[in-house]
Amino acid sequence: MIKVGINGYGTIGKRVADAVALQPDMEVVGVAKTRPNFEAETAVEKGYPLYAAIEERLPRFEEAGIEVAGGVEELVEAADVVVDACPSGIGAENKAMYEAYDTPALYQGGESADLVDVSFNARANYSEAADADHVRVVSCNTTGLSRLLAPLQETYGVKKARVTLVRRGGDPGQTGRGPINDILPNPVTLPSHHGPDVNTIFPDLNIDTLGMKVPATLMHTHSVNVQLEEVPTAEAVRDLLAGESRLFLVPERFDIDGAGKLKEYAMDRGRPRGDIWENCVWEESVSVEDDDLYLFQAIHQESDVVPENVDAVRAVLGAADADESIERTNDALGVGL
Ligand SMILES: NC(=O)C1=CN([C@@H]2O[C@H](COP(=O)(O)OP(=O)(O)OC[C@H]3O[C@@H](n4cnc5c(N)ncnc54)[C@H](OP(=O)(O)O)[C@@H]3O)[C@@H](O)[C@H]2O)C=CC1
Ligand SMILES: O=C(OP(=O)(O)O)[C@H](O)COP(=O)(O)O
Repeated sequence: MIKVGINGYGTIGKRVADAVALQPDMEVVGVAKTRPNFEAETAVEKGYPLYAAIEERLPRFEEAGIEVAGGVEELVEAADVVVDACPSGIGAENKAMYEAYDTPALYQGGESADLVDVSFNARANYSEAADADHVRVVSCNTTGLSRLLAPLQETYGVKKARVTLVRRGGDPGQTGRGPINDILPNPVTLPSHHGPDVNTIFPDLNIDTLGMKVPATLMHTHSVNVQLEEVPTAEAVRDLLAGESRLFLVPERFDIDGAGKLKEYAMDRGRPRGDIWENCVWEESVSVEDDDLYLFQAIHQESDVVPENVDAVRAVLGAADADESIERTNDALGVGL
């Protein structure tokens, strides 16, 4: 069994912990947090050993009556690999600790690409993470773009991709974020970080990205235009995308018009926390005009990187090849809507 430690048990970390616990070849050796809040209590109830991410705060957990297994360094020592799901920038501060214990670390998209040996997406570049000590699972939006662009690039060739990302203002639990009554170009200058981030996975791909932020919490939405080298029919593109295990082509007959109904569908399907691990591509939006492909896709920011983190665990340890790992992860989680 691969021993996985999770440092940072918030939006991403708690989902990764639950996904790891479902894998037949992995176990959660512990999770780390800084505060004894509701998530700390839930972690203990789920049976995950809880470690104090800031060791001096250990007494706070004891005062709150929450059992703590130790300080985070003990977790790092006990783990075969650590998933760092701390807030942006904290992963960089933690790097020296992972190196001191010779424990490979997986970081999240809020960290800089320069921090790591490899930026990772299971569909696009799984094998590049083999034996790496520091790997970054790219951000939710970059993950969504990589999953979409990989089959298009392989099958037709991409001349140029242009994407406008309409980003949610914050996650549902992030009550202090916004905007609450505005639409913001964000960033106002080109490119948003997503284009350069896609290039950490596909170095030669020609891509421009623009970002906006809107008063929504449920999902991000991408307006995508990809100019292709070879021109397929829209039907052929739909078939290609339908064959990808982490792309969900939203059928017209479902009458799903946005993120609200997508989340409702996920909850109806019994998804934990209403999570949607797949890109949601509106089937009837897939259109080809001359050599331009157009489509809309929605990305569930809280969960699309979760299967990618699970695959990255196997990738760094050489525990499976890409196809085996993706299939194992998908089966254990129930990926596929
Ligand atoms: N949320 C999203 O939509 C997505 C986020 N990401 C990326 O994932 C990473 C984590 O984001 P997210 O899960 O949203 O963040 P959260 O704020 O939800 O969770 C962060 C967790 O890290 C803990 N933490 C805080 N400070 C420290 C510290 N100094 N040492 C160790 N742990 C600490 C927090 O514990 P406590 O609460 O106890 O302080 C909390 O458990 C970021 O890089 C982000 O960019 C990637 C894709 C999507
Ligand atoms: O990885 C994410 O988005 P991103 O791909 O736009 O960086 C997450 O939704 C976090 O975004 P945030 O930096 O707005 O919290």
